[in-house]
Amino acid sequence: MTDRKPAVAVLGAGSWGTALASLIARNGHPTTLWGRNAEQIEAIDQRHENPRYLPGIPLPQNLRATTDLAHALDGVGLILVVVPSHAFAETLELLAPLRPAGVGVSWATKGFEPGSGRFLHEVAGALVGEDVPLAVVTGPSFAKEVASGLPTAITVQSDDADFAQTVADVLHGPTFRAYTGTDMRGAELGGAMKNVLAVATGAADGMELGLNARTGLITRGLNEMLRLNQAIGGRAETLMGLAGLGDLVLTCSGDLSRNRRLGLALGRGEKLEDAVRAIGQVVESVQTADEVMRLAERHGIELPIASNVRAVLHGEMTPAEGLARLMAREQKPEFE
Ligand SMILES: NC(=O)C1=CN([C@@H]2O[C@H](COP(=O)(O)OP(=O)(O)OC[C@H]3O[C@@H](n4cnc5c(N)ncnc54)[C@H](OP(=O)(O)O)[C@@H]3O)[C@@H](O)[C@H]2O)C=CC1
Ligand SMILES: O=C(CO)COP(=O)(O)O
Repeated sequence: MTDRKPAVAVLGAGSWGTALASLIARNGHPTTLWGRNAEQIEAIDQRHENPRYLPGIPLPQNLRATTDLAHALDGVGLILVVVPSHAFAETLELLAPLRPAGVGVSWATKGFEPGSGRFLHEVAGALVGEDVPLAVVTGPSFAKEVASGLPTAITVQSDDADFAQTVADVLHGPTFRAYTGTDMRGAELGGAMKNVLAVATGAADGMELGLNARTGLITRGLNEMLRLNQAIGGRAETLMGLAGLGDLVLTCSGDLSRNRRLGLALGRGEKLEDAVRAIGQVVESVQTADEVMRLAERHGIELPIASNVRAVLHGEMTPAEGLARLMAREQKPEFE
């Protein structure tokens, strides 16, 4: 019997992958961060800093970093994927033949597979095998705050309750609470939709429409999340928790959010391409808005806020026109 903590490979060396790898290393797990940029990886491994994505935040000395995926996965007890949604399938394809037998796969990516609209647990199941334990890590968590050791609460959801607990145990620590549950669909829907809704509140704030407008959009946005969640078979309580309401409030109101900042820029009249370039990091809503609307249309669910965000992102209307359309909708009961 040994009480040695399992080694963990974190795949994706952007802001969130680096922050989670740092947390896990601080929790005492042998941790290796895999990324594709040799210069950044060397800085993380040798200088204990990610100058591109988390400048000025010291990383633990025991965190290793590599560009060699086979090396990162050698002997690990857990894999955590933290690449953007557009790179999720390609990363799963790379890891599938290198995954040590019996090792489960978790991810902290938010969004759907662009183009197909598949949920990420569907992509993962198809690429690594339906019998492999899978889990999603999600909730209100800005990378910069986690990397700085500020208090945070998230949730780990898996069909396999034991695996959810294993992943939560690796993450949980003095400043990081990891809850567990068994609703991957609801959790993934919440994490994806809040990014789209944050563009709406950002745009309203960029137009200086006030706090009533922001809060109205958050609350009616939650209603859109709940209605689509019911249609796809997620649990309502998941969306009323960290994976839904919690992340929605954080992303819609916190200026660290890249999706909110995109909305702010659009609301001030800036162009989409310029805003995304200035943010300089992944802005998941740009692709997720299309996939959310495709999903909603497939289920016959009307999502007025999300559909207006999608139209604004495609240049089909201005944020002012989008807001005017929302205000002009027919009067109706709050809950139907
Ligand atoms: N940042 C946050 O606070 C949080 C983020 N998330 C989610 O985590 C996911 C990752 O986001 P985040 O880390 O913030 O994004 P960042 O923009 O900070 O970093 C993206 C990282 O992904 C890498 N990458 C892009 N494409 C590939 C690829 N094909 N193969 C390997 N690596 C690739 C980039 O490498 P390169 O530099 O070489 O381009 C970069 O290291 C997103 O789904 C996001 O929604 C979830 C919760 C919190
Ligand atoms: O998912 C996040 C916080 O929970 C990060 O949000 P952004 O991607 O909008 O920065």
